[in-house]
Amino acid sequence: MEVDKMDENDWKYHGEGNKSLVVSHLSRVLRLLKYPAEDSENPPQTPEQAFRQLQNIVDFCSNVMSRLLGEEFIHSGEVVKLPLEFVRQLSIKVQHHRPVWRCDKVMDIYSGCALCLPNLTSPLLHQPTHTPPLCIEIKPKCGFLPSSKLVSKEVKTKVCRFCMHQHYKVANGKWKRRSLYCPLDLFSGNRQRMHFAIRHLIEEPQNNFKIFKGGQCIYSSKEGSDDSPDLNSLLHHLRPYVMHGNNRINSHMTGKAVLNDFIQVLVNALLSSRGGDAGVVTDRRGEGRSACEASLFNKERIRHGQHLPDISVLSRILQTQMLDTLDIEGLYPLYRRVEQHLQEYPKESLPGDAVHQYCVAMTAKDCSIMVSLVPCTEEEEEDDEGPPAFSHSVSILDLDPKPFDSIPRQLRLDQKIVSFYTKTGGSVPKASSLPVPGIFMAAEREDCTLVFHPV
Ligand SMILES: O=P(O)(O)O[C@@H]1[C@@H](OP(=O)(O)O)[C@H](OP(=O)(O)O)[C@H](O)[C@H](OP(=O)(O)O)[C@H]1OP(=O)(O)O
Ligand SMILES: Nc1ncnc2c1ncn2[C@@H]1O[C@H](COP(=O)(O)OP(=O)(O)OP(=O)(O)O)[C@@H](O)[C@H]1O
Repeated sequence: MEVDKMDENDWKYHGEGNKSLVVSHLSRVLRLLKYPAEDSENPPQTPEQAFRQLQNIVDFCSNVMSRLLGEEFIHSGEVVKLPLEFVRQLSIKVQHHRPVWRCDKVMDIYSGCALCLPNLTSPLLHQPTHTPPLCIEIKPKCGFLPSSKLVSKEVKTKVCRFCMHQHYKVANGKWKRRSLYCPLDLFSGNRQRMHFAIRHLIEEPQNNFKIFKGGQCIYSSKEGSDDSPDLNSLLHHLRPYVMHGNNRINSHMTGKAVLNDFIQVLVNALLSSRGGDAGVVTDRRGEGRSACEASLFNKERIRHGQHLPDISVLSRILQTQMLDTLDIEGLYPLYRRVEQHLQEYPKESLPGDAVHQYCVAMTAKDCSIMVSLVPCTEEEEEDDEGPPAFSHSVSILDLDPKPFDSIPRQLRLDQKIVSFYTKTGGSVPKASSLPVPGIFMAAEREDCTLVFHPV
C-alpha cells in the first residue's frame, strides 16, 4: 500500500464496533480508532500515543493471543501512517454510512495512524471462482459457566452471562428483541446444539452474526429497525451456493433445506482443525456445567453430548476464555490490591498474573470468528448426495488487549445483569419481545431433529 498515494474514493465503509471503524479497499482493510464524540475537538491522546496504542494491539495479538489461539487463525496486521488530509476526507465520506447508535463516537482524524489488515471478506483473498466466497462473522461471547467458589450468586453457575445479559439489553433498549442464541450450545461440540445455536443467530443476529458475500455485508441486524432481518433475501443469496451440486441443479429445495445445508457447512468449518484430524478432548467445563438452563435446546438430548475437537477454532477460544478461573467477583479484590500497590510504587511494572490472565480471557470473550466458504468446483466435488462442498478458512478478529481499568466497570455490569435477571425471575419474555415466528419456527413443525420448548 503506497500511503502517499491514498485516495479516499478508493475506500468504502465496511463496519465498526465500539472502539474502531473499518474501511475496505480490495484485499485490505484499515481499522481506525474512535473517540467519544465530546472529545472530537480535543483528541484524548497525541499522535504518538495513538501510534503506541495501535502497536500494542499488534504486539499483543502476535505475542500473546496468537500463541494461545494458534497463529494459523490470527492476522496481527501492521500500523500505518496515513496523510491527515486523506483521513479527514475519509471520515466525511463514511459518516452517512455509519449506524446512528455508533455515532456517540467519532473516527480519529488527528493521529493519522491506522491498523492495516487483510480484508477477510474479500474475494481477492481467495482463489478465483465463479461464485464469490461467503464469509460468516460470529461474535460467540463467553462459552462456559463459572465454577469459581468466589461466585456469590448461584444463578451465575446455571444461566450463562450472554443469556442473562439479553434480558438486560432488551430492557434497556439496546436491542428490540431478545436473542435466543446461547453460546454454550455453540461451544458444545455437539452438532445438533451447534445447529440450534446458529439458527438463533440467524433469527436475531444483533452484533453476533453477519454474512458477507464477495466483500459486501448481505445479512445483519438492521440498526433501529423493529423488523427482523430479511430471511427471504438471505435464502435468495444462499440458494445458488447450496444448489450447485449436480443432483440438485434441477430439483427444488425448500427454504428450510437451504438453511439446513448452509448451517451444516458452517458447523463443519467451525469443528474442523487445521493440519490434521481432529482429536476429541475431555470437555474441560466438567459434567453439569456445559449447559445453560436458559437455553431452549432440549435438555434430554444434551446427555448424548460430543466434545469440541481440541484444535478447532472454538476449542482454542474457549480454552483461552477459561483462563478466567476466578470470575470477576474473585478477581476484583486482587485487582484492588494491585491498584493500591501501584499507587504506593508508581514506578514499578504491574504485578498480578491473575489480573493479566483475566484480561486475556476478556479479549477471548469479546473476539469474533470469520469463516470464509469458497464453493468447490464441480470437478472438486466428490459427493453429489451430501451437503454442498466448500473449502473454508477460519480467522479470529478483534483481539485487542482489554485495559486493566475496565475491571471495575466489568464488576458493576456483572452485578447489574445478575440483579436484573434475578429480579425479573429470568421470566420468559412477553410474546412481543420474542423473535417473530419466522421460517425456523414454521420449519420446526416438520423437523424431527431439533426440538423447541413451548414458549
Ligand atoms: O461487556 P460486554 O460483554 O457487554 O462486552 C462489550 C461488547 O458488548 P456486547 O455485549 O458484545 O454487545 C461491546 O460491543 P458492542 O459495542 O455492544 O458492539 C464491546 O465489544 C466492548 O468491548 P470494548 O469496550 O469496545 O473493548 C465489550 O466490553 P468488554 O466487556 O469486552 O470490555
Ligand atoms: N480484517 C478484517 N477483514 C474484514 N472485516 C473486518 C476486519 N476487521 C474488522 N472487520 C469488520 O469490521 C467490524 C468492526 O471491527 P472490530 O470488531 O475489530 O471493531 P471493534 O470496535 O474493535 O469491536 P468491539 O465493539 O468488539 O470493540 C467487524 O465486526 C468486521 O465486520
